[in-house]
Amino acid sequence: MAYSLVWFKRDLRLHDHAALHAASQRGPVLCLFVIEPSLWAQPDAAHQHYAFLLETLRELARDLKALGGRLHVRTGEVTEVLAQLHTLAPFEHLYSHEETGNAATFERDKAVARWCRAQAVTWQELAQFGVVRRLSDRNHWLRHWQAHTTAPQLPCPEPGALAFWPSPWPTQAVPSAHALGLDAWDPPQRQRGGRSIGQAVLDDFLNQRCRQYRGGISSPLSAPTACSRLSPYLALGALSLREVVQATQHKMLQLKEQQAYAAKGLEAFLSRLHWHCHFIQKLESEPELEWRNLHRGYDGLREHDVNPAHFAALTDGRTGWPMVDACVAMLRETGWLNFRMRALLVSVASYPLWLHWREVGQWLARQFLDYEPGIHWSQMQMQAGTTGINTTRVYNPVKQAQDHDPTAVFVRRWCPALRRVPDSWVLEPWRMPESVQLACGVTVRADAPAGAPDAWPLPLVALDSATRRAKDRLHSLRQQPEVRAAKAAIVDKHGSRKERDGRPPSPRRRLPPTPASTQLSLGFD
Ligand SMILES: Cc1cc2nc3c(=O)[nH]c(=O)nc-3n(C[C@H](O)[C@H](O)[C@H](O)COP(=O)(O)OP(=O)(O)OC[C@H]3O[C@@H](n4cnc5c(N)ncnc54)[C@H](O)[C@@H]3O)c2cc1C
Repeated sequence: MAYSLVWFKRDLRLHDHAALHAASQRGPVLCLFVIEPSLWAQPDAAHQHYAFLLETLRELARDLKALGGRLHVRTGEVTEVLAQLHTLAPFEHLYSHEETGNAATFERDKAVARWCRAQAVTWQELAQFGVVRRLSDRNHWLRHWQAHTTAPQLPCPEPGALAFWPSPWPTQAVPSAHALGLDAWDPPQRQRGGRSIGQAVLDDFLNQRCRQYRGGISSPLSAPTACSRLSPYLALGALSLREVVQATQHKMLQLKEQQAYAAKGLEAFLSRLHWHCHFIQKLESEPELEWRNLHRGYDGLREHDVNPAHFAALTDGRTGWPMVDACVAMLRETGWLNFRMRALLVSVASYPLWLHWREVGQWLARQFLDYEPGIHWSQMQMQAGTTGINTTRVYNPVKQAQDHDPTAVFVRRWCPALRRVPDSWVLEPWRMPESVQLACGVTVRADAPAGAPDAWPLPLVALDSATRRAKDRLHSLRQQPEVRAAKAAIVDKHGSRKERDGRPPSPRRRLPPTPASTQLSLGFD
């Protein structure tokens, strides 16, 4: 008798695990996770991702042990690990989920497919999101998403239900983050990994915090508790998307009558779970969007204007705009920011600072604990204005501070110097008269170091004129006939679709809930 190999990737759970379920139908299974040094050497990989992964793997290993099995964690390139295993204990069937990853995992998967063909091993990849491989027509995508998310969940196997193949290997120690060449920084206040923590976060959100979702997700002050905070658990598959969607729909039906406000919040949350897959589908259908403009008419727009000083100031959190620098400081400490503040960072980077989305995106990928390539790169391009199909949103960092942190609680929490600056000047410290600077003990000067308690940096550029120049450059390109002409094909391939003859669904017809599938408006965000 042979066994089937289950290769865990970014699907680190036993519940609702299609690959494990399919493999177990054939007979015994061997469960494998591979720590791949070449992936951890990529510019989008960070220490925090590795630490969160190990925390999640530890729980997965414990859950498998409770079923009488074992998680084999090996370090090496996947094709080499597969070849070693195949020599020690031949297998004919490999199962995994369909991964929509970065260029490195895409190439790795192609190498695995070649290896499987050469060894006559069949490799079955199963969908774990509402993302469709080889999607032929975007018009039908929503139906796929609905079919995926409404299908019954596959329960976690009961003890004794799975047959495990005896281990061909002794246990291998996992490498340290340092040995993989990762930066030493691990945000001290980041979320911790593991399915049980993910489940607790979901539970807490659906039963308590969802009441704050509506109206609470835009301000960086309220967002940390108002948002679900499920993103890293979805990104590593500690929770299945389907279980989150179905738990939300269940809760919405409970709340519908008595607590309409909270139900509305969950409706908006559900629409984000739809966007989750909508954006990943873009990378699945066009992997090149990780490294080149979705709309090729924007090629050359920013590529030749590299400004290392602007980039360094942004990443150090010393642009001089309090809201931007506070967001960078929070991100460094927690590994998380809400959507609006992520969009603000990219907008400031892309317009007044005129930086290319690629470098900024690699830096942010390392900062975000929840880095999900499909969402990340699609959003980077959308916010930088290079998709050609989305309205250009340019966020003003001063206005965002006035709207979302009017009493400066957030900026003072993350920027020590601002604690000493009086209210009248705190959101625009560069306007502070010298006498006030002297009185409060904070000088505003170009060379102020990041995080200094007694100095604040001058803004890198004059915001209004730099933003105007950037918008003009983008818009003049957008007006060119060939750039306009190329837009239709992108809308056809990637644009979101309206439901039912182009009309948004009416609220009454929306129950039982389906996510808003109209164009990507931010609702009340
Ligand atoms: C430049 C930029 C980069 C981003 N990179 C990532 C990323 O790498 N990984 C990631 O998960 N999200 C990313 N987002 C989307 C969004 O900011 C995060 O999903 C959200 O802040 C995570 O917090 P949450 O789980 O509490 O969100 P909630 O508001 O509670 O949303 C629930 C879930 O819906 C999905 N979601 C929410 N907003 C979006 C959106 N705008 N687009 C697609 N899916 C969404 C996420 O899976 C999220 O976990 C990015 C946004 C921007 C502007």
